[in-house]
Amino acid sequence: MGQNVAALAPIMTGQPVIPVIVIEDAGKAVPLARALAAGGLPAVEITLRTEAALDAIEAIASEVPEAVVGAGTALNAKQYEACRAAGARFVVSPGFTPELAEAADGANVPLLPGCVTSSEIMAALEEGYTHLKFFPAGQAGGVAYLKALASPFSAVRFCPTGGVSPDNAGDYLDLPNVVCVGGSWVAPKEAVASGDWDRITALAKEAAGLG
Ligand SMILES: O=C(O)C(=O)C[C@H](O)[C@H](O)COP(=O)(O)O
Repeated sequence: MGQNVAALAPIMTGQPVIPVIVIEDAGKAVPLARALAAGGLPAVEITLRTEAALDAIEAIASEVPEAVVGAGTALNAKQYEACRAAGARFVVSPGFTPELAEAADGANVPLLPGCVTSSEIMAALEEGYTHLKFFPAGQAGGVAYLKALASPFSAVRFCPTGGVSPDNAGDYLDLPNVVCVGGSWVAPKEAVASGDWDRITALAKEAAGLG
């Protein structure tokens, strides 16, 4: 019970960067996921910040077998269930609540919840969660803060997200308690809007070579 680490860990360790995507047009989802997978980033996080998100998740799940589609910005149990129903293979939340823990408990679609403070991490550990998002990474204290967490929480593995860029991703990935980072830079809004898939594949290739 608790977190489905067996399902989540391979996704997190499979690539150094998980693209965080804000998609306005679900019609762009399939070529976007293909472009990222072609560059070596099969796992993607589609944030529930737009109306198009659930349709985008559904389209990628059914049409892009080489991708591993995840959902992001899931704030409650209802949204977790909607992501699962749409075909998400993992679900990411910026924080963690008892309601989300209950919804995801023992489920085959793993939850990656966000934590920052020691007390939040301890509460997550009590629920059986060892793989956590660290959000908002840059604003919360960045590399130095995460490094300090490694001593008391040596078994916890993080995916820092928020303010991560090609310039600092390597510093995060060098930490022993970081397995991957999340970032929006691999799928710039204007490139998605104009359908510049070659640029996105090139950015994905660079990101896949980090760490
Ligand atoms: O919506 C969520 O649940 C998020 O995860 C927010 C993300 O962390 C940022 O959108 C990514 O941050 P940047 O890479 O700095 O653009």
